[in-house]
Amino acid sequence: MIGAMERDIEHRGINLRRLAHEVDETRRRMVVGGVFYVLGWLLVCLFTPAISVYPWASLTIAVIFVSLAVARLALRPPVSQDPRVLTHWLDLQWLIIQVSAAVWGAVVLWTLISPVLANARMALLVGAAGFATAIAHTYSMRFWPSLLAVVLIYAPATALMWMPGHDRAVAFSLTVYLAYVITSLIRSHRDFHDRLDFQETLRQQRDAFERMSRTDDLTLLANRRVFVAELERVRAEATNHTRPVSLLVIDLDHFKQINDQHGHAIGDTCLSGFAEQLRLVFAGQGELPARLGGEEFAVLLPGHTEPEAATRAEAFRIGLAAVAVVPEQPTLRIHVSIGVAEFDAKRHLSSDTFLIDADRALYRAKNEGRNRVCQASGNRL
Ligand SMILES: Nc1nc2c(ncn2[C@@H]2O[C@H](COP(=O)(O)OP(=O)(O)OP(=O)(O)O)[C@@H](O)[C@H]2O)c(=O)[nH]1
Repeated sequence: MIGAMERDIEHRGINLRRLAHEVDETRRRMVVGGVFYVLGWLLVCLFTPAISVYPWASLTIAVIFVSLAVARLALRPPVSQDPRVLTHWLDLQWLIIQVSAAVWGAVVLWTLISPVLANARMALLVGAAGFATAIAHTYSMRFWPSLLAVVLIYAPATALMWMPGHDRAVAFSLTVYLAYVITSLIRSHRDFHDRLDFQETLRQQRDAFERMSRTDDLTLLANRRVFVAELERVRAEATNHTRPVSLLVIDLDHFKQINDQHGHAIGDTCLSGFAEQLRLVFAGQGELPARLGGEEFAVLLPGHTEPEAATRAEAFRIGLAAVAVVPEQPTLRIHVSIGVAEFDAKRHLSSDTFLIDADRALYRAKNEGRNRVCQASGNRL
């Protein structure tokens, strides 16, 4: 159940990262595109009598292209990481791309039909091919919306050229070029998503290495490096405050016998079962159970005085004796010796000296007969 939930969270995390990446790419690719439509229409106005013959239509087209170019710049990507907000922003961008494409497709068609705009025909046909190519290469993040934009730009002129009375050779070359543009779109769409997959794989590997460098392989508890770093951080914090911090160092008793009698594999299961008990019992805010190495473990207990930590340790020791940590060996019990120390800013000038105090208490517990808790102060429970 938890596994499925974690997978679901991970899956949503991957989808959100991909979406955020797509927003970022779309933003960068959208910035200048609108200017070329404005320039294209300017060409028509300069080299044909469009403005004098069709003043209102010319002005309307100019206003549409300028507004679309401004909208590209004005619609900034959302700060929110809500997938619905990001998707809505992307949909708006695609609407701008498709409206620009549709208007350009209509303008090209108009120049092909109207004798007044005849001087601009070649330029606009070349422009249509250029814009379609640019869309296929630049906006390859989404295949179908991109294909629709290509078709809106290109199809009206191509369809017209296939009509009787038009130049079939031009129609043929436009069609062949359209096939090339679609092939390029397929390739660059695949490349874009392959690149995202590759980046995601690299990110997951980096996270796995990072996790491995922080956790102990067998027990999945924090390893010694992480524990000592956290101990140092909490110790430095406690030096400046009056909040107590205590430390348990725990060693399994006669663990070698378990290995010798039941085998190393059962020994391993024993260690991970024991770690599970540590995780369950020491799960409070800021509490950190860790494996220091071999069959030695430690727990950091912020906010605990030595007697309070010793009481927690004693409860753990007694509770552990009742737990079958190896399911295949229900009668097998493990016992532990525990050393407890409370941080003392005057004596513990480093985390090492703090650990050494807890270690000394642990060795006293071993010497006094094992299966017990000893405090560094020498006090008894
Ligand atoms: N199965 C297994 N055994 C381990 C692992 N790490 C250390 N050990 C074993 O832990 C045992 C530790 O033995 P000792 O240091 O003699 O300690 P002990 O038998 O627990 O005796 P006391 O600590 O004195 O009570 C050795 O047999 C190690 O091989 C591990 O990851 N897996």
